[in-house]
Amino acid sequence: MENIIEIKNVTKSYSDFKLDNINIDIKKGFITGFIGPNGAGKSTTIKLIMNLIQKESGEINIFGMNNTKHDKKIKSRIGFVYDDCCFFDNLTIKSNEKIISSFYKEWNHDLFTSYLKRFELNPNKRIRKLSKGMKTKFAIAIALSHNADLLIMDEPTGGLDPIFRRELLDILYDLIQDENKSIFFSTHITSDLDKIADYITFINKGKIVFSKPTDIINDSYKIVKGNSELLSMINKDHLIGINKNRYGFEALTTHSRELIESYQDSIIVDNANLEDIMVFHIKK
Ligand SMILES: Nc1ncnc2c1ncn2[C@@H]1O[C@H](COP(=O)(O)OP(=O)(O)OP(=O)(O)O)[C@@H](O)[C@H]1O
Repeated sequence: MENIIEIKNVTKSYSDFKLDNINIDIKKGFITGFIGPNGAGKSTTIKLIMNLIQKESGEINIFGMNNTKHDKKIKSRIGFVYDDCCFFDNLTIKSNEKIISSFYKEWNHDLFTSYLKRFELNPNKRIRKLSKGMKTKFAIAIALSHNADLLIMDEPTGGLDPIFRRELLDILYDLIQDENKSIFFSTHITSDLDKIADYITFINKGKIVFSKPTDIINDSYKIVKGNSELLSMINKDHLIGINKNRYGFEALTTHSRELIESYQDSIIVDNANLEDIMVFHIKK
């Protein structure tokens, strides 16, 4: 399977944080969700991909090209949504379009206008007068209007109401039906990813915990529960982030089959969603 983004042995340090020799392959034709707690390194990774900050070591290839050497060529094919996006605050949406469209060969004015209507954005409104959610909608409309091959979004759903969030997920799902398009986005709303992501990359404290297909993650991670007696017998290496309570314990595991075999009736096994996986890993 072809990779649309390849991050190889990339390191970036700040005074109290290190993105530590990370490796990620993002697959072409799929939606990859990027999850991790606050300060894990998601935005830093995305900024490195977008060549907005400098790495200390390693290499990043996008569309098979080095991202620093082919910066312009690569960016013309990416729809990028992030919080501190650099729009012209004092100008209207319409005037912003005029300027921004000139950067993209494949700008589609009609499509942009249709997104403005769909997102209920008034083209005559100045950017600085938009609410946070409206600004995000505007950024999404821009990102979707130049036939980008790759959408990269840093927490696009953060300031959005649940109705529009669902609409955005539908738009992303429709977009990805074209196998030449790819989407990589970070979010704290893991239930959105349960709905649409094909792959999940999980980062914690500057290290990649895993980058895997969603169905494999769902298959391998389970929640196990039992009483304190069971906990005293179980091999703790098989448990991730043990949570003790007055009834016993619960923990995440990737060894549910062995545990069921060994402890049959005294262990309860439930499915784990992405939030469980994240929370138990962070506890660890
Ligand atoms: N310019 C900077 N100077 C110093 N430290 C920075 C800088 N940018 C980020 N950091 C630090 O790097 C770490 C990772 O930050 P980053 O923004 O990548 O996390 P994140 O996973 O996107 O978090 P969140 O979910 O809260 O947005 C944090 O400890 C942050 O303080």
